[in-house]
Amino acid sequence: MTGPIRLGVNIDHVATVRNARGSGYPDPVRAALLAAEVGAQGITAHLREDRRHITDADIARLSAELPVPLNLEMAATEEMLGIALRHRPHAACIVPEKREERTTEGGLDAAGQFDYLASMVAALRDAGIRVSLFIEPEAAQIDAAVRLGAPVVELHTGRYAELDEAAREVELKRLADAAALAAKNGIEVHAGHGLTFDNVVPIAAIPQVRELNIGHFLIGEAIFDGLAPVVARMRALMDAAR
Ligand SMILES: CC(=O)[C@@H](O)[C@H](O)COP(=O)(O)O
Ligand SMILES: NCC(=O)COP(=O)(O)O
Repeated sequence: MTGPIRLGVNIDHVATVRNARGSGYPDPVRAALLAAEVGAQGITAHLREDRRHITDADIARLSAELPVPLNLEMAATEEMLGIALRHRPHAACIVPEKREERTTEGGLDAAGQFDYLASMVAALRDAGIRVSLFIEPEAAQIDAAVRLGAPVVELHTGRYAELDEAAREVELKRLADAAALAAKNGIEVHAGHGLTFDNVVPIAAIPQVRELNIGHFLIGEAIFDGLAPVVARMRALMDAAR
C-alpha cells in the first residue's frame, strides 16, 4: 500500500475553447466546480503571461468560488507574484514560461536561477501560500528546491508522456528516483503534464507521488464522454494504481 493520491484538475483548456471565440462560454469556473463535485481534490489554473487561456478574472472567480484548493501556476515574474499575493491561493506552482512555446517546455531551472527564486519563494511562503516548483526529475533541481525551502515539487512528466511504451522505462525510473530523493528530503511530490488514461498508471504507482495535476487530456476527452465520467475514470485508474 502506498497511501492516497490526489487529483488536481487543470481547467486551462476550457478557457482555450472560450477564448477561441471571445465568448463567455464554456466557463472554466463551471468546469472547476463540476470537477470538484465529482472527485477532483484540487483545481489547477495556469495564468500565462500572454493570457492565452486563463485570465485574471478567472483567477479572481476561482479564488472566491472554489470549494477545493486552488493551485495557481505562475511564471517567476513580479507581476505574477503580485497576483498571487493578492489572491492568496492555497498553492502556487512556479513554472518556466516562454511566450512563444506551445506548452511548458522543460522544468524550472531552480538550480540556475537560485538567487532570483529565493526571494520569490520566501515572499509566497510568508503569505501562507504553499510553494511548488515545476521541475525536471533531476537531483540538482531537487537539491535546489530543498535549499530554497520549497515544500513541494511537481515533477514534469511531459518527456515521459511523449515516449512510446518501450522507451518510457528509463524516464519512469528517472521520475521514480527523483520522487524518492525529494521525499527523503522532506519535500512533498506532485507530478503532471501530458498524462492520459493510457500513461497515468505507472506515474500514479510511484509511492512518493501525492498529487497528479492533469488537464489537457481530460478536457479533450470530456468532449466525447462528459467531464464527470472522465474525471471519475481518471480517479479510478489512479486509485487502482496505489
Ligand atoms: C505547467 C503545466 O504543465 C500546465 O500549465 C499545462 O501545461 C497547461 O498549460 P499549457 O497547456 O498552456 O502549457
Ligand atoms: N502541471 C501540469 C498540469 O497542470 C496539467 O498539464 P496537462 O495535463 O494539461 O498537460
